[in-house]
Order: sequence, then structure tokens, then C-alpha cells
Amino acid sequence: MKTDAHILIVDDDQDILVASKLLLKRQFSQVTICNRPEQIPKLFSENDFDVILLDMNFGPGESSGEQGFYWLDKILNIKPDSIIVMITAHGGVDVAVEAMKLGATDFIAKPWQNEKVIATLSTAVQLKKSRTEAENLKVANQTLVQVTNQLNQVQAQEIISQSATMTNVQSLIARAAPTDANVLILGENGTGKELAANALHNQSKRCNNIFMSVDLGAIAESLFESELFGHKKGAFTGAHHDRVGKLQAANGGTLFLDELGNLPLHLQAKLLTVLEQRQVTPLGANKAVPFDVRVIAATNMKKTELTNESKFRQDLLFRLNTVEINLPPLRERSEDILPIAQHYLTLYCKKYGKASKGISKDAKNAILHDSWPGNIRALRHAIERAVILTEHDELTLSDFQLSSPEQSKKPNINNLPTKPDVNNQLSTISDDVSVSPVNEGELNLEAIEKHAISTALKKHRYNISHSAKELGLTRAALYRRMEKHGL
Ligand SMILES: Nc1ncnc2c1ncn2[C@@H]1O[C@H](COP(=O)(O)OP(=O)(O)OP(=O)(O)O)[C@@H](O)[C@H]1O
Repeated sequence: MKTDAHILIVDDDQDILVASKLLLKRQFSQVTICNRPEQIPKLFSENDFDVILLDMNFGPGESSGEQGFYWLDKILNIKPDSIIVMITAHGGVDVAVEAMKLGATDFIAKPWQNEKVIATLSTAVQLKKSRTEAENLKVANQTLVQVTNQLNQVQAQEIISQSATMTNVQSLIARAAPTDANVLILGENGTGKELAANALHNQSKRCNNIFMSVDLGAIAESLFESELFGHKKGAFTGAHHDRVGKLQAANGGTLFLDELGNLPLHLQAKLLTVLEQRQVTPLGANKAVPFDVRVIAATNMKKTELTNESKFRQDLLFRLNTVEINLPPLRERSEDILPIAQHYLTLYCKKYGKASKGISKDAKNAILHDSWPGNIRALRHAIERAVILTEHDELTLSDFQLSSPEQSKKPNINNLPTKPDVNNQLSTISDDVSVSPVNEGELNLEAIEKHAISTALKKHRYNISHSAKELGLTRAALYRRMEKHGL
């Protein structure tokens, strides 16, 4: 079968042109011949050649190769990625080497053997195809990065804030973003760590490259290396294809390591090594690949736990926390509560086609005094749920499932001791939480599900990964159910 390729042969010797056309037509789908190089620009304007076979000398007695160099340069000016194989006179190796320095791909010496010509041109056609594929992949990759970043920007709207602490945080983000410094973001679940990481990326010089988010809490320990470092086909049972790891895939961009605190100590050591060396060896490979990423990490671990070396490697901490950003829980920045609620009210009224005159006074009061253990994520869900369910233009207290201001004044679950006895903790919690417990004998599945989720969330102090694990759910599935139950 013929190879699908268009070959151009440029030579002033008509016999060579005819003989090579006959030979190459059997091998390649299209062959064009040209005996006057002056026609090259016109031919290029009308055709797309895969490989050009170009003579070094035109005219009788010519052997300097000057004309060959001239037309080689001309073609590369017209189409810089052209694959050009030079035809040299017998013994003209020096000239051929010079031509290759100037951009020719290969050369064939006259008089040639047919097999040698076909082999050289087949290799050149293959090279052209690989280059085209690589170029197409590059373009496709750029498009994907643009689409992903646009999606991120749509989802990650601005950081709404009016509190002094958040003004400081925004200023810290603005100062840290343009540098390539690693940033560690600390804060309870739902305080906006990913939003802050997105803002850092969008204000950085890497903003046109990818923002790759990796949820370390969601990766099974056994898959950690394969996910982050990649693997070669056959590296382990089930590795049917080569796979590029997230570190390599984020090359040139920002790598957001979410739920860092969930990483076991032995994997922390592996992560530290690749971040220090700035190169990664995919599983089953014997060569390290360099990568260039800016690392932003986030965790809901308390600083006291992070600095406890039995839980977290201090050398990894020092590598990641060049700049540290602390996102305060919502209950400690009450000035932000109503602006955020108003922001999401406008957003969801638009989304669900509802008219809204705002939030009633008593609902505002309850929103302001709720302890929001799930922070802004929970506030956002509460507003969305209220917008969906309300039968009035104004959101009223009955549209929310909030604890009364009196209940909210009770100690917050996030302030419980870090290592309480689980059973005692649960009994303490059931006194504190605003979630109605399931009545004995009640078999309503929805109520039982809500109760189980609430209990798990309280038990794990709103650590989504740990709660999801205990409930046998993925993080995404837990978030969906929290949304459904307005938790
Ligand atoms: N200041 C803010 N203004 C508006 N929306 C916010 C703000 N902070 C957070 N959000 C919204 O709250 C939700 C949770 O934010 P995000 O995912 O960034 O929190 P997180 O701290 O990374 O949570 P987790 O620890 O559970 O991964 C998102 O929908 C986000 O858009």
C-alpha cells in the first residue's frame, strides 16, 4: 500500500526527475517534479508538501552547492517546518553536512540506490507526520488549557469580603501571586482555600497555563505515585498505557495540592523528593523528566497539628510554606456573612429565574448569628436551597434550616479539643448540634441519611475527606448530599 504523502522533487536533470518520479509513485500517493527552482514559491503557494527532495547544484558543471543552500534557505523561509532531503553530488559529504547545519533533514548522494532513496524518504515522511502530530497536540493542549482556565474563572468568581482580616488576605494574595513562591493555605473546610489558590494563579505570570487541582484526600494511597508521577505501560498490573502524571501535566502552570494534611508520612517523603529535585521518574521508567510548576497547597489541619512532626514532615512543610495564608472561619468574620449571602442570592435568583426582594430581617439575624461550621460552602448551599424552596419574594427564616441565635451561641464544634474520645464527643455533639436527631423507630430514609451525614461531619469536625471515608462515599458524593440536605 502507498504511503499517504506528497513528495516534491526539484532537480534540473530531466532524466533524474522522470526516473525518480516513476520510482517514488509506487511508494507515495503524490509526487510532483520541478526542473526550475524559480517555480518553488508558486508550487508552495498551491501545494502542501510532506517532503522535498532538493538538488544541491543547478546548471552544468555546478558543484559548489551555492544554489542548493540558496533554495534550502528560501524554502525554510516560506515554510519553516519543511522536511528537506538534499541530493548531493558523489563525494559531496562536506556540502551535505553544511546543508544539514542550515536546516536540511538528510541527504542522498548521487548516483543513488533505489532502496536507499525509498528508505530515506520513508523516514522523512514519518518525521513529518510525527512533527504534525506533535504540533496538533500542542495546539489541542493550548485550547484545553484555555477552556479549563475559562471554566475555573467561571466557577471561581471573585472573593467577596468586607472584613479587615480578608482585606489582609486579599493583599497577601496580590503580593504573593506574581512571585513563584510556594504558598500554603490554611483554613477550615469551605473557607475558600481553593478560591484563594485560583486567585493566586489568575494573578500570576502563569495565568495562561494550566491550574491543576489535585485532591490528595481523594487519591488512594496505592495510586498516589501513578497519579502524580505517571507510569509506563506494563509498570504494574493494569498499566495498559503510558500515563503522564499530574506533576508533568501541570508543567508551566500551577499545581494545587488540596487536602495536604491527608497525605500519609511515607508519601509526604516521596512528594518532598520530587519537589526538591524538580524532576519526576514515572513508575516503570528509567529516566527522570524535569518539570516546572508553582506549588500551592492547602489543608484544614490546624497549625498545631501541622507542626507536629509525628503527623507532618517538617521539611515538607518548610518547602511548601514560603508564604502562608490563613483563611479565618466565617464565624470570625461576621462582616462578610451578609455580603456573601447577598452575592449568592443574586446569583441563584438569576440561575433559577426567581425575583427576590432580599432577605427578611429575622432571617438576616439568624444567618449572622449561625456558627456556620461548614463555612462559606454551607452558607452558599443554604442560600441556594432557600432560593429554590421559597414561596415568597423575600427569603424568610422558615426558608433556612438554621439554629436559633441562642443555640448558635453554644460552643462551636470546631473549637472542641483536637483529640477527643469519639464516643464522648458524639454525645457532646448531639447536645450541641442543631440537626434534629432521628426519632427512635423512625424509618424515613432521607431523615436517616441526613442524620448519618450530620453525625459524621460533626465527628470529623467538618473534615470532608474523613467524613466521606467513614460514610463510604466519595468527597463529591458527600458534597452532593450535603447540598441536598442543606448541611
Ligand atoms: N469569599 C468568598 N466569596 C464568595 N464565595 C466564596 C468565598 N469563599 C468561598 N466561597 C465559595 O465557597 C465554596 C467553598 O470554597 P472552596 O472550595 O474554595 O473552599 P475550601 O476551603 O477549598 O473547601 P475544602 O476544604 O472543603 O476543599 C465555593 O463554592 C466557593 O466559591
